[in-house]
Amino acid sequence: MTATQAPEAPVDAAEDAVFSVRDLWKVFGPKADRIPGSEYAALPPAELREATGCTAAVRDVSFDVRKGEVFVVMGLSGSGKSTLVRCLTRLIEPTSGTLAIDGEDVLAMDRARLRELRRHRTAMVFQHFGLLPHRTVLDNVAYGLEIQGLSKAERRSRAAELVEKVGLAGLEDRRPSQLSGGQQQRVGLARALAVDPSVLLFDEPFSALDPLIRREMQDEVVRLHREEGRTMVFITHDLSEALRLGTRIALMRDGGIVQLGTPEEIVGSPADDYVAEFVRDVPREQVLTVATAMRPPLAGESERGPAVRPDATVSAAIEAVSRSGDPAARVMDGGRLVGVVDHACLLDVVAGTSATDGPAAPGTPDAPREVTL
Ligand SMILES: Nc1ncnc2c1ncn2[C@@H]1O[C@H](COP(=O)(O)OP(=O)(O)OP(=O)(O)O)[C@@H](O)[C@H]1O
Repeated sequence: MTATQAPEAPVDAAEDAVFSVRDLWKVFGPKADRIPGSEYAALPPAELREATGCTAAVRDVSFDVRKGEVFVVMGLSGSGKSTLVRCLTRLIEPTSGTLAIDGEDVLAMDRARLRELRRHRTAMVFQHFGLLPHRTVLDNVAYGLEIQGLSKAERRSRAAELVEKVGLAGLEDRRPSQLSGGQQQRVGLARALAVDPSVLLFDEPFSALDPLIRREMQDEVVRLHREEGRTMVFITHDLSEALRLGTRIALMRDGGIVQLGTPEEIVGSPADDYVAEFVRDVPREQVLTVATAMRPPLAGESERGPAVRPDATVSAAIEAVSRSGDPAARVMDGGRLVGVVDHACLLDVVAGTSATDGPAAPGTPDAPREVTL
């Protein structure tokens, strides 16, 4: 496809969008390109397969990945997560729709431009580390820089910096087989960071690790994200991982996105019964913020009670109230009293009886509700 034939990149993309995806489909099977927009498009998966022999792995999906966020793609096995993320760099060719990175139409890219997209602008971290077994840790990390054409001295010095950054200093000369699973994943992470990509793509990177190491690696991602603010797209089927890491979460089912929102929106205002069931066992007080639970202050309430920020979790407010012995906490935003959370507000959240889908309160992170697709 040439640049002149390609569909335009989305014009309604968010200003800070790194990826903009609109009406994206990936259909596997015979005459796949006839499915989007046809009478078959709305059929449930089994009926679509029965009628056409096709599988819609990604079904009419639209979203932006914003600069600096951790965008989590979550869903059960077979929901379309990997296919969707592989479409972003055309490792899998989309069937239809539009797709842009930093405003540039990805579907119009020629081979050379695509190579540059995959090697320099994005980097992928996989579950099966994909390390080169005969190379040392340092050389594995330097590998991405080799294909970028940096000199040997530059490669080694940059690689050494990254090995240190992911906590592997001292292990530079080991081979992958001499490392634990968590350490191998750190090498994979350092190798991806080495090319300084605008977006890091993670495909279930930690699902083969045991729970403690997995938690450690999640902390590592949180730390790296905090330090560097790099944009990340993270696939997982694990809800607690999604809630820990995600700035926003796209919850997929049968190729479509059933809800896209912050962890608080997903847990506090599930879009439908499917999402509600998915998040049923999540301790709400650890995800929902005080901004969602608070009520307006009454006369005289401005003086008493511990101060909490609107973005504190309800769980933190419960702790503050119970320590102070006061009947309520004051919600302070930049020195201003914006609300109060008393025992009833806090218990409502724990019991799941709070109305969390009212208008976003001042100070709520990411205040406007995200599109529910
Ligand atoms: N090459 C292919 N040919 C036909 N169908 C495919 C192909 N790749 C994926 N699919 C189907 O597309 C759907 C989505 O698959 P995908 O691997 O994207 O899901 P996933 O959510 O990443 O699953 P998992 O968590 O198990 O990796 C599944 O029904 C799968 O069987």
